Amino acid sequence: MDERLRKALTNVTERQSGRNIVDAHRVDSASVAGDTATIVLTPPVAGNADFETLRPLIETAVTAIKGINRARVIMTAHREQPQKQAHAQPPRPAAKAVHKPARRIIAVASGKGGVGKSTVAANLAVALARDGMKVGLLDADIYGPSAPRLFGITDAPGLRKTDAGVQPITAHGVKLVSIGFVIKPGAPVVWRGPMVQGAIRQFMTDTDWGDLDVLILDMPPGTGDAQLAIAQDLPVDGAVIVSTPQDLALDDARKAIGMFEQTHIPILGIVENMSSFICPHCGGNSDIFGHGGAKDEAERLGVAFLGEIPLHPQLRTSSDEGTPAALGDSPVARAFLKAAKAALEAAELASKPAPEIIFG
Ligand SMILES: Nc1ncnc2c1ncn2[C@@H]1O[C@H](COP(=O)(O)OP(=O)(O)OP(=O)(O)O)[C@@H](O)[C@H]1O
Repeated sequence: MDERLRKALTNVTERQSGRNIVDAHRVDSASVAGDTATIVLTPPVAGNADFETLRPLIETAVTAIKGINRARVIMTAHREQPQKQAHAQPPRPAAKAVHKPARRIIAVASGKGGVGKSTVAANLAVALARDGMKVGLLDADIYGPSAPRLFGITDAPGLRKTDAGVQPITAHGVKLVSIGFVIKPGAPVVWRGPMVQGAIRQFMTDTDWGDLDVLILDMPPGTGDAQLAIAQDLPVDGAVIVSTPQDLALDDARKAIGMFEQTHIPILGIVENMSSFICPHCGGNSDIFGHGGAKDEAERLGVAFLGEIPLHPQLRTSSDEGTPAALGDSPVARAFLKAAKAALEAAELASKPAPEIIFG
């Protein structure tokens, strides 16, 4: 834990125990990125959290530190047993408590909406399924679920629960769970952060996924508290960041990378979407949003570049029709397969334990 934060947080007292939140083992992690501090709290062992009372106290204490202008205070849904030493905690304690339904879990994220994150997530899933993997997709974009549309199941009767758990809906070889199967299309989902986190956790643990090789997690766009809490809460092996080539989108992609690094989740690589425009009439290429920005950025940041997906009107129409482009045999389908395989390989590598060095 950052020492300055630790010191500031010892001035915040929780009502329930009368102790400061550090000594009461309420601080799960506290870190600083730029001028923003992120403090993750665990709920108390018993009784209701006085979270809403603590939040402003923590914000005041932390932003009093020179150089820190913003504080994000998040509470995990899960309570670990109190640690002996607050500063000797593992980086992602809550995530370990969640049952992992797949050998590998890959989060697909973006720094902002509209860059094609869900399109890429769906197509990576379909590409891997076509390649013989057992694949699931959890649509965690709870505020704007797109899996029903992308997989062409907008009139699904809703999710059924049996003794084995929530039954996912299978389309194009992918087992799907989405809030979009539960609520009416277009209905607003007005949930607060911890509720979203709880719902996604429930989807992950209560679904009868069977024996999956890969679970793709379509994250909500952005890098706010909800995204951070989800990343922190689930046993994710690594993250794929989707970006368009413009500078502004790349700024946001950098933020998304920072968020995952903060939660110690490996970045598997960047996918550049809407890379160049392929004219459906003449087949010619034009770089409307620029080209190669994500590749350069990946190099600068030292993360892998997983591939580029062109901007193609057919990609939008096939998405709207519920037949993902990865199903075909086009250059776009091949690009998705290449990116999917590279991401999975990176996830395998990231999950390998570091070799043990034995000193003789
Ligand atoms: N490479 C592409 N070529 C053409 N259209 C695309 C491409 N990628 C995505 N689109 C279209 O752009 C729109 C936004 O895509 P998508 O919903 O996947 O974005 P998103 O980043 O998940 O957005 P949000 O998270 O805000 O829902 C959709 O209409 C989709 O069909």
